[in-house]
Amino acid sequence: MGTLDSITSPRDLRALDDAQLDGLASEIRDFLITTCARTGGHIGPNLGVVELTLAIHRTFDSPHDRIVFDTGHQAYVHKLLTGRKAGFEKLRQEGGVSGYPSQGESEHDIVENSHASTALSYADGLAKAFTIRGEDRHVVAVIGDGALTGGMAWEALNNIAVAKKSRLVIVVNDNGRSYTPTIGGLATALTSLRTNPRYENVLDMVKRRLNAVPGVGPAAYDALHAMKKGVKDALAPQGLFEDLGLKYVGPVDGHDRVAMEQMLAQAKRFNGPVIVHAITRKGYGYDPAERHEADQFHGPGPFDVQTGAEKPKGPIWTDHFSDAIVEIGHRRPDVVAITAAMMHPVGLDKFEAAFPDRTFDVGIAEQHAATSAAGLALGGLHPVFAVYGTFLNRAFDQVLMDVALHRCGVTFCLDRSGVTGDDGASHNGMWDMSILQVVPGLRLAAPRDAARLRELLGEAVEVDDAPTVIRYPKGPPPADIEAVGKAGGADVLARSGPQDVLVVAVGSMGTVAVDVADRLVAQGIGVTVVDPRWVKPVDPAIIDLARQHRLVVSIEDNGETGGCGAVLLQTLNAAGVHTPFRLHGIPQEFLSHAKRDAILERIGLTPQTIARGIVEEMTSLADGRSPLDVDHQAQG
Ligand SMILES: Cc1ncc(C[n+]2csc(CCOP(=O)(O)OP(=O)(O)O)c2C)c(N)n1
Ligand SMILES: CC(=O)[C@@H](O)[C@H](O)COP(=O)(O)O
Ligand SMILES: [Mg+2]
Repeated sequence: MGTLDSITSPRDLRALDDAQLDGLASEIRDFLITTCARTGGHIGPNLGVVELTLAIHRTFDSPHDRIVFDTGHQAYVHKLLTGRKAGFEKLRQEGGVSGYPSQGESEHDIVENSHASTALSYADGLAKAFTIRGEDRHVVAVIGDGALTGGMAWEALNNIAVAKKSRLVIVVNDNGRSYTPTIGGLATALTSLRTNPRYENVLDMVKRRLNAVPGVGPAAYDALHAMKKGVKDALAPQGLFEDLGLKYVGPVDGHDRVAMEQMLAQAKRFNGPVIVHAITRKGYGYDPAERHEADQFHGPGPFDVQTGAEKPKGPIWTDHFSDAIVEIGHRRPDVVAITAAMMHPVGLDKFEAAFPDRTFDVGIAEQHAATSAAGLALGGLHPVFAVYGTFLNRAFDQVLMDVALHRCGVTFCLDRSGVTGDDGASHNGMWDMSILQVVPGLRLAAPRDAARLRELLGEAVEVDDAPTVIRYPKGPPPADIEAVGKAGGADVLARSGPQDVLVVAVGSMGTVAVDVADRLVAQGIGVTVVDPRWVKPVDPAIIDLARQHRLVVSIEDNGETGGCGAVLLQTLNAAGVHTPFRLHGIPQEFLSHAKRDAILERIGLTPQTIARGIVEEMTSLADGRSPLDVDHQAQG
């Protein structure tokens, strides 16, 4: 049994000596590597914070002192030091620990949201609350250099800089990368801090020299040190944070636990907001990760421990987008691409390689990305902003008022839409087809397969007077599903028997709907399956089809409230079409982490469950019983 197994609370760390702590750090590293090799996960970020997290937990007293992790993907070490080693058996799977902090897992966890750049705002609020309540508690916020490129972080710093009573220690975990090297002026400023012979170093040198002068030396040093501000300005230029009025200590080697503890203790004594600038390396201590140029093992799937080679996987939706956008880039010199610090994850790396001057990585700054896209469109170009669906949420106002109000031809490509699973509630892309429904003029498409992704993307970039959105899920697409007919702009995917049931299959649910149709036909029920392709605005042909059938069923990989089904029902009612209607979507709740398929099974977005429900409805229709509970009518 190693030391790690003996750690049930961070307080146990205080009894360990340096040798035991160094051994524990190695043990944690080995455990993380072997675990993530099996399960996949954020191995790179977590290998980079082993010593830093040990130092934090030895200096502060969690949960009395609160520790907030920005984005939270780098909290595995924190979880191991707070008694959750066993849960890593099923990391990011049902029954195992979440890949992010989780209040339900531990009293040591507080922020669960995986959206970056929020930690400093939480910490500002927490610290103010403790001050007002007269509680002698510190707040420690760990924020990466990538997350610092998000606007919210600077909104928070602007406030923290004047919150002089806040006992807030901000640990900037500066490994120089998001996935790829962090971009922009902030990164440059951090680099200059990182590489500057800082005030402390120079002061140490002066101290050594003066103290070597018998008699006058020490007194001179004390006088010099007393002129701290002047000395600081003279010896080292003001840094980014100090210009804001924030106390700054560092930079410190984040892998030197002893040095980290010294800096954190100094920061703790300050009893006001203070920044500790830690320099770390993503993947530290695991050569395949440190050498992994693409993203230093930010979040790989399962991999071989010896070589670091990831288990091969087939093409995913992202790969098809990646090829399609490059084809468009060749024929449309006005098309430019934007990512928010996720060039490879969203599939823009090939476009960047082909068109480096037409590709923009704006950092973790989705709001800026959306409005900058509006600027690009107003400047005569057609921007394509590729982003995970859940992360577009924070740019809703920019989509609404900066893009749509000005009728800008911007195309948003929402990857990881629908249930993503592994990364928990704040990563499921289940919101976009609800929130974007209210944007006047915006057109929204959901491809059912790779062929339709290419088609719809091609159609979207032809629209230059309104925002267009293409949304597709995580993982591999199904085999292409060819249409058997057309209904307006919609594709008819199946048509059999009398017009009993109309199944409206949105995007990736096309493959589910075709399976449902087979099951219904086997039970003698007539069915038509239609894929709208463009779900916003509602295609009039679908209203006509609804008129002709006895039951309408919509299926979508989006929240039920305000989604495509709800809007279709509302549109049908407004058109005087009152065909019985059954809506299938994601329950409007925060879904805990599990694999995508396991969640789809649990929430009933499977052919078996949907078909069974339709048969029951058709039976009640045949019996003349009230065809449907009207709950979904109310959701219109
Ligand atoms: C709003 C938002 N956009 C994008 C992401 C995806 N994302 C997860 S981690 C990460 C990089 C974070 O970089 P940094 O803060 O430096 O942390 P590190 O991984 O280097 O520890 C990104 C872009 C996110 N979590 N939230
Ligand atoms: C922490 C974060 O937001 C991302 O790294 C997220 O884990 C992306 O996961 P996938 O790219 O595997 O969908
Ligand atoms: Mg970083």
